[in-house]
Amino acid sequence: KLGLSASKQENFSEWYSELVVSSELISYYDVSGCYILRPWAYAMWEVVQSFFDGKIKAMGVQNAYFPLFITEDVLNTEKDHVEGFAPEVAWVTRCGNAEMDKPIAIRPTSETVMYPYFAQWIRSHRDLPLRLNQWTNVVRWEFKYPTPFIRSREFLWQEGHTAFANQEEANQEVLDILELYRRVYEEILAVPVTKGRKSKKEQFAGAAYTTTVEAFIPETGKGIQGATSHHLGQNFSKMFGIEFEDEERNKVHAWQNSWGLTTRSLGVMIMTHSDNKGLVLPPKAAPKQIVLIPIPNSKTSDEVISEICNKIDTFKRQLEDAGVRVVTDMRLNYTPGWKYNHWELRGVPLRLELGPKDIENKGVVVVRRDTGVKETVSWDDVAARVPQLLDQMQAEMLANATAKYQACIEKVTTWDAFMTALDNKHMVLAPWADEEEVEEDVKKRSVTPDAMGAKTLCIPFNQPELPEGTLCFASGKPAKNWALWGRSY
Ligand SMILES: O=C1CCCN[C@@H]1CCCn1cnc2cc(F)c(F)cc2c1=O
Ligand SMILES: [Mg+2]
Repeated sequence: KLGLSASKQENFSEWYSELVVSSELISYYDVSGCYILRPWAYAMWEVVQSFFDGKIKAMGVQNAYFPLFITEDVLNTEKDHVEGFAPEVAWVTRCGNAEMDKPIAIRPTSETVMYPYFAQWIRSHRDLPLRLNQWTNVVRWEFKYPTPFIRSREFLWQEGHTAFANQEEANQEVLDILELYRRVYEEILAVPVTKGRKSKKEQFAGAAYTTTVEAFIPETGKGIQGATSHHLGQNFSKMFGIEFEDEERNKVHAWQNSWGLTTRSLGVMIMTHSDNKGLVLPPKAAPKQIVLIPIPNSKTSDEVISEICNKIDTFKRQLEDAGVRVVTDMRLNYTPGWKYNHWELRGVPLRLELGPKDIENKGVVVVRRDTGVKETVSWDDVAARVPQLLDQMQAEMLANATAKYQACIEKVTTWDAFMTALDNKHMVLAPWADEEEVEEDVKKRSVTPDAMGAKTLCIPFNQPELPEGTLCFASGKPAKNWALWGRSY
């Protein structure tokens, strides 16, 4: 069948589920909430990994690998946080036919795995900063409705864990990493995000503060956390005894950060750009950026067909030399229309068509996947024009998504306007008292028969003016700052 049967506008969740399977990104798996990442999806994760990995290495972060398993005692070092998460911890209780005398947890995150060893390795200020990252999987036995990439019981991520001799360096790294997350979203995935701080209620309980990049899915009207960068203060170094001797030989607890980005980022990109014909991939994230398709017709002679195929090979070489990721589709037993549909479904950004009349005119036809716009390019210009077109597409896809994102933000100061904005499936920028009980109250009061309550997505770093005497939209108390609110994943 051509294209998808469900429509993004009419039935978003059906459209998304059909899309990720028919574009060969995902296969559903025997264990509920787990998915197979097929090569087309994994290649996108590798694009994100190679960008982020290169940047953190340039900052002096080193990759390492820590064990998957955590003993109960060690997991409970972080008791007061973990108990909130306890229902989602997966345990190994048996091997073979023998029950284990002590169950072993599968890592849901690695603080408790790593930090006892940080304590061993860090003795002197000369051992700092210690900056480690690992690219791994984690398991969280979520009970909320699973969604490919967005919410699964096992997912891939990177988790960075760093320790510094002073808070200033740690605070700076939090923001450096958050900027890298923004770049992953905006420069590679062409997805706009808002940088901000999480509220007391929404932050990681173990952190001193949590910063975040927040994305948004207009079709569902729900915000979604894109990635997170926490400053942990000395909370964990006191819990795990991570102390160092400073220059004056005083014993000081280290200042720590932790930060994470997951395969959810791919889901946000897919939801943002794809359409009813299938995936639409920003060139920077696309496993293949152009597909070269010969289009001989029934009257084309054998020697013209071989001319066409040789020319395709030439363009493949030229474009690869220009750093473009190329795929060719030489299956002459399939019609051009069938092949166009096949590659449109997979979201390849550009298609190059080469037929008999193109041989005569020494030209090719290049078609954009995002807009469908066609243009004729002469043979000598292909190697220069294609990279240009890809850059143009990348910029336009981000610009379009950003315009849509901004149009989904309503700035309000009253409760009624707040509720109207939520009913419009928008995010809401509103002045508030910045108190946990106000957030609890808003969550309860904004529940409707067919929609969950709203929470704060973040307190944007970029704050609008807050005139003296401005009141909290929900409590009437003096407003402290503007928060971005929304329903969320
Ligand atoms: O968010 C990050 C970035 C990467 C490193 N970790 C931090 C904090 C993770 C917060 N968190 C998040 N989820 C959890 C789920 C659990 F089952 C559990 F036992 C613990 C946690 C948990 O601590
Ligand atoms: Mg969670």
